[in-house]
Amino acid sequence: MRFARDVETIPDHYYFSDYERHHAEIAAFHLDWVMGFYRVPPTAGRTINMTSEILNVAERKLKMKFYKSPVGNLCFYGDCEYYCDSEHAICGKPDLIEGSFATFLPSLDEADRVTWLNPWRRSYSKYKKASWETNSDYCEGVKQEAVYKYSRRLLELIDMHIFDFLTGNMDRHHYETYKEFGNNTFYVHYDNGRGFGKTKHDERSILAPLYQCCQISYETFLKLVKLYIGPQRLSDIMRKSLAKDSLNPILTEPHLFALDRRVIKILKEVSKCIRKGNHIRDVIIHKPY
Ligand SMILES: Nc1ncnc2c1ncn2[C@@H]1O[C@H](COP(=O)(O)OP(=O)(O)OP(=O)(O)O)[C@@H](O)[C@H]1O
Ligand SMILES: [Mn+2]
Repeated sequence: MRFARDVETIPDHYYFSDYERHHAEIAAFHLDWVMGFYRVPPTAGRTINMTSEILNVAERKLKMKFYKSPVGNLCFYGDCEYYCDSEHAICGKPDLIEGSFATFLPSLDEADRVTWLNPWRRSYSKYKKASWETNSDYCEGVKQEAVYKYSRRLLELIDMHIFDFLTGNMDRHHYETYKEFGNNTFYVHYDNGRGFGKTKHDERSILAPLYQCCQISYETFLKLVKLYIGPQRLSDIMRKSLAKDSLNPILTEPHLFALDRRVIKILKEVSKCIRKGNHIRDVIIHKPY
């Protein structure tokens, strides 16, 4: 945890310098679960004691990164290329801190994963645009790629972007699959900490794969329609699900409200695809198994 639940993304920060939020990781797991995607490893919040649960059991290298702040709080930072310095340290009060904790995935020896570049990843540069941002025929190229010829893979990718649009996460540079299951399989997505940063803004470009390919899986479409019609809104279902987390409330009401607004916006994109002249059969597609 770095910030309180109601702290929003700094407007002058690009998505790649946005701080990660522990409540976003927890909320992403619940959203993935209630949407029935089942791709995010179970993630829960809890308060930890940094002294007994990290410092006292850490290896020397990590121990070296711990220090006391001027006001006596225990702080530490990581060992990495960017932002791993005392200006970006995590500090407890005095050594208690909230965090998000994900179920540890099986080791790569037991269950190897394949890492895939997201074709709709952003440029990660302040000066460059990604090719999907300037080429409206981008999807045609992706469809020619060997793996996306499996129609399930493209539909899964569009689901992933629908999920990221709901959370507002622009940082999906990669995703993974389990090697054992071959190429025509489901995705795993961890690293959801950059969602839920803005309550009043909906980043339409996250839906680029949906509006450029004009495809959505039938199951996902049905779920969204159901949430739109009610009686239960996505915000209601999420509020109830998140209540099971020990750090509840996880999402502020404005974040929950934003989810309902985004459900409508996704359906509007589907509607635009059909109004443009695409046949419903080519837009709303059953995922092949
Ligand atoms: N639930 C998990 N179980 C096992 N390993 C995990 C889990 N979540 C993340 N990892 C491992 O930790 C690495 C870093 O995690 P994550 O991508 O969330 O952090 P990050 O700092 O945002 O990384 P990046 O800079 O690559 O975006 C992952 O590449 C993965 O190898
Ligand atoms: Mn990341």
